[in-house]
Amino acid sequence: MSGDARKTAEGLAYLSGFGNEHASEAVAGALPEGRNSPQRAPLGLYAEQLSGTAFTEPRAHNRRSWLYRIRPSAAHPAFTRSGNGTIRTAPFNQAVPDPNRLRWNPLPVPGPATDFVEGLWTLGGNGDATQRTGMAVHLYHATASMDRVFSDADGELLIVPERGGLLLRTEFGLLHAEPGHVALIPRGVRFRVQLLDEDARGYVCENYGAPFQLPDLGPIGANGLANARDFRAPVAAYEDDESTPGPVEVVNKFCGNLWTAEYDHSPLDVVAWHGNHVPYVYDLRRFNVIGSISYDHPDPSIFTVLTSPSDTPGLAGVDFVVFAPRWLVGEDTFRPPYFHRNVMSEYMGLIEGAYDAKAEGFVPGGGSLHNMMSAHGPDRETFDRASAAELKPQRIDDGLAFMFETRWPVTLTPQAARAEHLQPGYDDVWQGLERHFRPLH
Ligand SMILES: O=C(O)Cc1cc(O)ccc1O
Ligand SMILES: [Fe+2]
Repeated sequence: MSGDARKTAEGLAYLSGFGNEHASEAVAGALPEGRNSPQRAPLGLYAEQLSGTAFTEPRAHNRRSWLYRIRPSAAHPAFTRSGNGTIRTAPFNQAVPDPNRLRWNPLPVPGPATDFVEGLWTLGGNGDATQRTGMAVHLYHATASMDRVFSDADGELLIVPERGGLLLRTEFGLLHAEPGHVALIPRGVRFRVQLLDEDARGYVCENYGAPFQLPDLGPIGANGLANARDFRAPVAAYEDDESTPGPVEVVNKFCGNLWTAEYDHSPLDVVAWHGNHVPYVYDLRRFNVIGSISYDHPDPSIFTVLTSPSDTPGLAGVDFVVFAPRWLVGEDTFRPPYFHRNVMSEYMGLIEGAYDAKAEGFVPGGGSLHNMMSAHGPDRETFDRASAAELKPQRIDDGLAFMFETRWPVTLTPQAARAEHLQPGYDDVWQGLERHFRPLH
């Protein structure tokens, strides 16, 4: 944490757009012209491709970047196993999948020198990281900046800060994420997390499946929801061992285990790059919320920010959905989320304020899990209030909630199933929903 880091974070330049073929050089002339891999790359740099999708995937889904770096990534010593801390990876098969509605308070406060990696705590997930399917839900609470560098071969990391700003130093350059923003680190991209405040807390969706993309808009048209131009990628920035000498510990998450190696230089040494396998940040308050202007509560798929498609059209491995400030104007409509049972599984978190389906107990930094087909919806207090509310236009602007909605049930880790911060008695929020049925005759 330092004032300088915050100044750096607030002054960052970005490249705008989603999925673009971006290009950036920190030193003029570092990017080769007209080819990716010239006989000798400019300025004595090494050319290296980083592939996020198979070489042969359709052009519309293909993700790769070319990096021009001081040393090739291949120049590293052997990795050796280190402890996994509180990070767990799919397949999640240590606990029995639980059909109950579950809710957690925020993570307990960690010790004083806990960095982002050590502060990661896995709640659960599904699929299999080695098969590149499914996802994991993690929470983090960090109290120190990372000296080491981390990369995740198992999936991309969608970071959802809830408390504390982050300066993400990545191979591609620097990103700034505050609560209310999300940051995405693509599979395999190395980065370190610097804290901009006392501590930092939030959520991470580790997506083992296809990279997140923007949802199709269908009849919505050419604009709306998360607009592509609001996604921001970094400009190239590099660490050079002549100014910041090694050694640097590099932690590599691979098929569920952490492996570590001591490099004699920083692997954040990319001087120029081009491509579309890039990290980015997005301000959730830029989300263009679309909803009903006649009647009924639309399904929350209308709030999809990013989707990781599966092989079945319309069926996401995981959707990232945001409940952003908006107006509710539905006539003769029960306006909060309805009662429902869903084949998809819903993990929800709260970044700020309150959520319109829950009067209390769902708190910032906490989370809830409504697994496949579990019955849920407004709690009793919300139901009673919304059933009697006068239906004038109402602005919902006191909260920012999100959902990771996934095609497979979320199986908990033992640490989540037995956590002290698991709330007892969550079922009670639906107690006392009285019988109102009065047959006419
Ligand atoms: O359960 C939830 O709170 C998430 C949700 C919100 C909504 O508006 C409709 C359906 C749904 O699952
Ligand atoms: Fe739901």
